[in-house]
Amino acid sequence: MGPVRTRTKICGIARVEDALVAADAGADAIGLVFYGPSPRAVTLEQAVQIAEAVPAFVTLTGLFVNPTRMDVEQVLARVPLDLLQFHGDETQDFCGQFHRRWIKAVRVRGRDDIESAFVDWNRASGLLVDAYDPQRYGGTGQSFDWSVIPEQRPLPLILAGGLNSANVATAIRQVQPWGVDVSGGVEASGPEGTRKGIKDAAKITEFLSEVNRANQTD
Ligand SMILES: O=C(O)c1ccccc1NCC(=O)[C@H](O)[C@H](O)COP(=O)(O)O
Repeated sequence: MGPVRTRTKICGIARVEDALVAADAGADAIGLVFYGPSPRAVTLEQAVQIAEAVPAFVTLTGLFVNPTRMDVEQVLARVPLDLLQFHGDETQDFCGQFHRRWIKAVRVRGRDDIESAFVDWNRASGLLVDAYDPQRYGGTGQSFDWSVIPEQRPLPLILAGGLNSANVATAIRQVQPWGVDVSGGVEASGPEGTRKGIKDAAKITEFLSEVNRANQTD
């Protein structure tokens, strides 16, 4: 039996209007990418504007990939993040030094990756499981074999990777995660796939409606 309600995070937000759509549609959290190489990376100025616009009770999350301590501190000095999300090869001590709750993202090749992550990251506030891509740390739009996810979970499990409104209800019924995380699946369409960092309001609303539907039909 999973949580009574699946928590939701809309990730890779880069515009105030997308943050407000996500909040109005009921998202529990939004994610800002502080990783320069990402096409969804935000500047500090963008992040400050989004943070000022986000209403209470929506968890403002900052994503990092192998940052230095100063990188994170410089963001926190300007942007009031509620939660940190680490995607790289950081250590637990590194992640825990900022006086913020934090979660760890792991790229999953098989069940062992998740089971060892529950041990290695036992001080995290949650474990985000995402598709494995050797070249990219996250935001790939790819899903993975959910059947490798163990039922025993010492930490809240957040399912990510290739979710969209067509598959999220199935994912919730099958995996019973604490939360779900989406980025590419709610982005606007463009000539070469999705427009990274530009969300589609209708896709966000549909995604969150599907989560609600799955929760009601459990
Ligand atoms: O979005 C990025 O470009 C990114 C780059 C480096 C690390 C993490 C990144 N994003 C993380 C996420 O957006 C999500 O947590 C997750 O990977 C889901 O993405 P998607 O498969 O596109 O739904």
